[in-house]
Amino acid sequence: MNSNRSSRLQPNLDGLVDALARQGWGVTDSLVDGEQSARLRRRLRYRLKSGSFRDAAVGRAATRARVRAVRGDRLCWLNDTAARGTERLWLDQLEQLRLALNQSLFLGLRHWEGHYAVYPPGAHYERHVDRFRDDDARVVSTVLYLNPSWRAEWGGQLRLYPEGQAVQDVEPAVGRFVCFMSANLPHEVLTTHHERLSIVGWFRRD
Ligand SMILES: O=C(O)CCC(=O)C(=O)O
Ligand SMILES: [Fe+2]
Repeated sequence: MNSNRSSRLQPNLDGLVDALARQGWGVTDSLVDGEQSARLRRRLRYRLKSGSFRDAAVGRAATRARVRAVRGDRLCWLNDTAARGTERLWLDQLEQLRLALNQSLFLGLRHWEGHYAVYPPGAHYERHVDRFRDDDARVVSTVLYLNPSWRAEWGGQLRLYPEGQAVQDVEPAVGRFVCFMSANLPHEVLTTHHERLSIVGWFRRD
């Protein structure tokens, strides 16, 4: 069990770290296997059923209609101290990545915060950057996708707009992990035609 656990914590982080340094974003399918994705998906479903999800927010004064026009996801925050089992494993993997990023890129990342996200059919998240004007603590954004057998016709791609590079569309395929610099990489979630499941988060420097 222990060796299995530690081997799962040693994926090819170098490629991801290099990509982030070189182009400001990186994608890998080898961080999380099918079994772990399925376990995380079950946790998400359990939390959804138990009523732990809330509508996402945008600005403090935004009306519900305005929020829907900007982003249609519902979310449930992951609580570090309460995390057990598969959620604990996921947080441990993110911790390995945090250390690797700090070691290679000197980003000074202190911790990760994040939430499960569900986009119901018809939902999207319009183009934005993840760093708030009044809060610059978010440094690296992370997304892990949890839907099995995603189909291209369902839409729901993450569209990245890296400066000086071609626009990149990332399919939300199961177990796929994306990370990018929070401060300066505009991105959007294209309208999804199928319920879209993920864990979104940010490495912070505060
Ligand atoms: O789910 C995604 O692909 C990205 C979500 C996102 O941009 C966000 O929650 O800030
Ligand atoms: Fe975002």
